[in-house]
Amino acid sequence: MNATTVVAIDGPAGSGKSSVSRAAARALGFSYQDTGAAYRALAWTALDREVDTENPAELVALLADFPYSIGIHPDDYFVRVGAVDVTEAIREPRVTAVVSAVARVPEVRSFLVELFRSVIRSTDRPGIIVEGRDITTVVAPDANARILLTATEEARMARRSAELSTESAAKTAQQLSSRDAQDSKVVDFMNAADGVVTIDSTELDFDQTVQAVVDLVRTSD
Ligand SMILES: Nc1ncnc2c1ncn2[C@@H]1O[C@H](COP(=O)(O)OP(=O)(O)O)[C@@H](O)[C@H]1O
Ligand SMILES: Nc1ccn([C@@H]2O[C@H](COP(=O)(O)OP(=O)(O)O)[C@@H](O)[C@H]2O)c(=O)n1
Repeated sequence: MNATTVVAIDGPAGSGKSSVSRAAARALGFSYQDTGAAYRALAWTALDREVDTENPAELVALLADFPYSIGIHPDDYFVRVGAVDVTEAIREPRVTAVVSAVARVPEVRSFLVELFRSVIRSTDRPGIIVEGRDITTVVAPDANARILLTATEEARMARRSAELSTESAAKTAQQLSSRDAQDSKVVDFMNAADGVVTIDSTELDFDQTVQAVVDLVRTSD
């Protein structure tokens, strides 16, 4: 059986990781894993069970009963905790506000890294694109293609606020900037590690960005 082609894509908030990865996976006939959804689903679970998201021990205790599942077909994306579909809920500002606190707990990270790797192994398609913050460096450092997808903070803020109607642009910008600052204390996703190709989409439109990823995968396989 052919080995699965693994594509790792990291980058800051609003750089286009999820939407570009999903479209590129569709174009390549690959699966697609949004690893941020797992951190968000755990944060959602903590809020749902009224767990203190600033208490690492309480967060780690949630992992014993965290029935997380995610759709990895680009056209069948869903995020569930048990039977509850949380695909939309995990994007709510109340979840985004606490996800970085959840993501900085080492035991949470090591648990989810193993979960991400099991999802990679589970794909029945010839390849899988995995996107997040630490994919090129921790989850899949031996991936066939490793990409840092970035854009200027201004471009990322504009894109994120264009899709979040419930928050003011100023509030979205402040939240995005502070989350990047918190996240980069845990994982460096602003500088490409050795062997990682940087794609800066600031001057590219969506389709050009997708094409850049597809071209890179096709030349690296
Ligand atoms: N190159 C691009 N040009 C314009 N808009 C883009 C581009 N890449 C992504 N977007 C849009 O920016 C928004 C944020 O993209 P998303 O995939 O959610 O980013 P991330 O997952 O990195 O936070 C989405 O509405 C997406 O369609
Ligand atoms: N591989 C990953 C993916 C996400 N995360 C955390 O999860 C949060 C949400 O990730 P996301 O990819 O859904 O966020 P966006 O970049 O889509 O805004 C990030 O802000 C990080 O705190 C992480 O630590 N490691």
